[in-house]
Amino acid sequence: MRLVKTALTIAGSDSGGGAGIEADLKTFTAFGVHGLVAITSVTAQNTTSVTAIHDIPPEVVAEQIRAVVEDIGVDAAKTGMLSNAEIIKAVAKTVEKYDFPLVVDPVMIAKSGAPLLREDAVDALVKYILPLATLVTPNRFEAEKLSGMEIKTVEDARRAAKKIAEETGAKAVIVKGGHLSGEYAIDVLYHNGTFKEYRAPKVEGCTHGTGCSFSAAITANLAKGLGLEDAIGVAKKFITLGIATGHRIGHGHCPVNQSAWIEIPAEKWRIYKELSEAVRKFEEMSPVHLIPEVGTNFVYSLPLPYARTIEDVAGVKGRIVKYGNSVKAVGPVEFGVSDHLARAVLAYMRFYPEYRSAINVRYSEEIVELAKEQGLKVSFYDRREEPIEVKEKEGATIPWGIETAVKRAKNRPDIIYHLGDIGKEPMIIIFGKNPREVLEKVRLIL
Ligand SMILES: Cc1ncc(COP(=O)(O)OP(=O)(O)O)c(N)n1
Ligand SMILES: Cc1nc(C(=O)O)sc1CCOP(=O)(O)O
Repeated sequence: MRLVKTALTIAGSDSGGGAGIEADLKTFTAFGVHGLVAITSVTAQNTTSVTAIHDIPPEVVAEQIRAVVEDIGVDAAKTGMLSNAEIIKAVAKTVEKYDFPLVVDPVMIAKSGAPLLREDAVDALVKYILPLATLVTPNRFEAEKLSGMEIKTVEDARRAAKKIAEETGAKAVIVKGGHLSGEYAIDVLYHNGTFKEYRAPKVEGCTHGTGCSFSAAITANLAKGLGLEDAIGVAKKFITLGIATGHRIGHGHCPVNQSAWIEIPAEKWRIYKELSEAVRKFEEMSPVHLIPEVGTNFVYSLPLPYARTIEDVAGVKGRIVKYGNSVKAVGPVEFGVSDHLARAVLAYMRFYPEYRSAINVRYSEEIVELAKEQGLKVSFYDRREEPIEVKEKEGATIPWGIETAVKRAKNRPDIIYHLGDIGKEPMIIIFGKNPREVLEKVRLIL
């Protein structure tokens, strides 16, 4: 029995690795599905343009499909760039022999504007491929082409989805709403005679390969046995995260980040383990005299580009407090439980991305002097110098303070302190690449 599920992509290659089979394979991997490929066309492509297209002979495309289906087996498949009518016919003729679910991303034009489907091949796509589709995933412009309607609103998208399904015989159609105006990306699914909407806030980020990755995510989840509506729900979350966390590479449309889906949970687990261990060691050190009145927190952030808000920073719930002659963490390590220190580390990471951990300790002149004697670099900020517009903005003081202290220092400061204000205790923050490095600096002071 085969334990791993398999998904096949019948699509073109994007040498920039942002769209096409490259995006599909990364997406399959993110869902733990073994990816198979039938390459239709090789494109020379980057984030700005497509500079060459070399189509694979139709019989070779068909043979790639046959080879993997008959040996390995396919649990679900998708099509992407099919390029020309001959490839379309060869794919249809081959795929119709098998009974796996087929997701059709009717790729027509690259984000950079280059045509990826010959004008005279649109009819072949409608005639031969769409009737075989479990789901068709057009964006606004593809849906306009397939339905012959102008789509400006969600209501138009609903009518277009129904029209495409009824006219082509596709079992379901989802018209994606990323190109419609409004603050939400609303995708409209027409399936079994009913409509369902999938919405997510439109996020700033990287969009090259969104269509490929979204349809690949649906395919992977169909391969894993999810129902169509649930598979789309997971894919919507996946693509929203991938856009928001895309790596800023190239000079044009940067690509979606498919690995965020698995990298973030894996990083979170590593952070939880490392920080929990460091907190335990800090308790063992019993540094009672280092604990300020408000308590100590000890934080560790996700790396960039995943560190976006305080929810992405782990800390100690309830902080670390004095307990007789010892110190004790009140609660466990969790994400989103630190406010002050999380803001501090996020601000620091804007200058020094590798420095993702910090602890706050009681301020005293002696501690600052000791730190300097031990060779640690020290800087500070003065809350009385805080501009009024920063003061009025919720949560802006600490980022402003860290930025001020970093810019004041000649070299990267290990420690930043402030002398407090009315109702605000003075504080020292010690930064390090990871909790272990922070603890080493605490030991130097001890
Ligand atoms: C080889 C290849 N296939 C598909 C595309 C389309 O990708 P993109 O331009 O990012 O558009 P969406 O997939 O996001 O709708 C491509 N560029 N290259
Ligand atoms: C209350 C407080 N103020 C700090 C400062 O640097 O001014 S550090 C600190 C304690 C840690 O807070 P949290 O648990 O919100 O990270």
